[in-house]
Amino acid sequence: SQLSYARYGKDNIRLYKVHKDAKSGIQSVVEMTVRILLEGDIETSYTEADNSVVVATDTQKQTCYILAKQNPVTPPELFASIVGNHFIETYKHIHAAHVNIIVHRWTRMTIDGKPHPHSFFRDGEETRVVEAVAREGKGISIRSGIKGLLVLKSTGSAFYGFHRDEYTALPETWDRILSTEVESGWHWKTFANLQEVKSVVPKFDEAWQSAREITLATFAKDNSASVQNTMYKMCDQILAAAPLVEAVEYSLPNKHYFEIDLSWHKGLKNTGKDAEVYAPQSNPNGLIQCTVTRK
Ligand SMILES: O=c1[nH]c(=O)c2nn[nH]c2[nH]1
Repeated sequence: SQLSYARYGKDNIRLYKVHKDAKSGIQSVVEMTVRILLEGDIETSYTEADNSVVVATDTQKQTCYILAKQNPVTPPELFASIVGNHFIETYKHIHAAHVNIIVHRWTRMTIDGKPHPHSFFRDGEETRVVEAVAREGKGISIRSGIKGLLVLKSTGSAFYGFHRDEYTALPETWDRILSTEVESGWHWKTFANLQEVKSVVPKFDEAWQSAREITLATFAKDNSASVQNTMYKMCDQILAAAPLVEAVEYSLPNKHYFEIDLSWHKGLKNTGKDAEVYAPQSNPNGLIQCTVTRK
């Protein structure tokens, strides 16, 4: 046998950091879950029980907390790059570090019409995600994204004109519910080093803000002919809004809501234009995926 793939580290490192503004008394919080996976000259730890090459996963966890104390943890693209860069610079036998970050939502409460200085709530399980790979001599590649943004529109979606044959049962519709859980990602140009990442830091929050706003606005405003066409429009706009982004990808489940025919009960009309009561479907679901790049 031979080792054909090896990557190890600490997953599910939960990390919270608070910033306290002494002057205003306003506090801000960030909560994230971090995964670190290292690659390098580590084969002998697998093949020969040679632990001398192992930077223990606990060490990786401790390092993550120390770096969080010593550095900004936002934007997550910056922190992921700092963590990844640390490992390839500190250990000469480690040649690549993969750092994934999930940022959880703590939205500041508005109390008595004013932003509360130190109280927050979890407005949805939507997360902001980052995957960074720091590779020795090859720079830092970063994929940013949105995950778990659950949306629904009660009309403004159609699906007709699709291929029909003896296997097709789906009726055409000019007015349907559309619901999906957005998983979107955008790939940045490869950064030469940590310094270059630091030189564009504001672009990361700007891109996430734009991607989120474009996703919601397009979902709401587009008179959708299909999930495919609507998601393409989202990608196209995000590429236009973020010049440093080279590719945008979406993976959207089509979370179906089925009409319920109640006509057997005294002729009760509840289909087509009379449909009001629907059966939300957990599965199966459509799944539509795309990647859009610049011409
Ligand atoms: O938007 C849609 N795209 C599809 O490919 C599809 N297939 N069934 N319903 C669908 N809706």
